[in-house]
Amino acid sequence: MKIPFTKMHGLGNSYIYVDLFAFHLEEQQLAPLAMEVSDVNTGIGSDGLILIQPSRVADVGMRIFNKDGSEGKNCGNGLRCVAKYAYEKGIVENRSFTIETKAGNVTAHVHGDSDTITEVTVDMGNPILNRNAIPMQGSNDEQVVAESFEVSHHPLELTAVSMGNPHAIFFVEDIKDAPLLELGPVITNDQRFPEGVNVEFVEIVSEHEIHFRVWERGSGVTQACGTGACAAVVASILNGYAKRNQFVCVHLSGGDLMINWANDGHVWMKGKAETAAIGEFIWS
Ligand SMILES: N[C@H](CCC[C@H](N)C(=O)O)C(=O)O
Repeated sequence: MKIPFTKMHGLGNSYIYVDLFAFHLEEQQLAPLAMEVSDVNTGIGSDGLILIQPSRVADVGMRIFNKDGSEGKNCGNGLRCVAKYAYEKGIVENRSFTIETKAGNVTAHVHGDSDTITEVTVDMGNPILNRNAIPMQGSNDEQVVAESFEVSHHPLELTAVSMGNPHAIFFVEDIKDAPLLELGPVITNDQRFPEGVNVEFVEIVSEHEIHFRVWERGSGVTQACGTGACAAVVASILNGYAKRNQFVCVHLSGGDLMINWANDGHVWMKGKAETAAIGEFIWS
């Protein structure tokens, strides 16, 4: 089976994109395909698979599958690449349009000349802050801000934020010392998060600037996580390290994202979207 694909990335967080406006895949093929294409040795190499597809409720639809075949409900870097693709291929004609995700609809705005979109701004909507909606175990429905959270004998302080997908944020003095490889794989599967969780460590530089590293649910360490960057800025503001209604520069391994938790409650994300390769995946 030959599957046409486009490999795109947001700050090095790459996915293999399949355009279902032009190609058909069966539901039961999606998870195994995500694992196969992601394999750097026997596949193409990526953090997962993203489908660009028709939508009844938005101008275009997106589904995202992590490297392990699990389906995520949202993907910030993926949204920017889907927006780039949809505009460049003429799936949409306006520079602003809606994208359906499993977490709801978002609005994207593409920047750049008509045949090469370089940057995209996405209105990611409201963050979800109540414990039960993250989801996280616990009796009350309060926010989870600087809550003590012990794991592997490390006394940590957790702030939990969902952007339609769950994020556990921990602030550290120096991002270089963040215990990402030791604690990322442990926390992502911690039973206190019934659906698992994306794990982020953040160093505050100023109210306008943070450093960020991530262990993603279903993909492990990635170069960048768009929803994670949004969650990290929301968490920084909830902890008093940054302010609403102004852009915060998030330094991720693969580059910078500009994030603003506006006074209307919506989180705005602006950053690059790039095409790396176009081809056919031979799936036997
Ligand atoms: N691993 C995430 C999905 C991808 C999110 C990330 N790549 C982004 O850019 O937001 C999850 O299972 O919730």
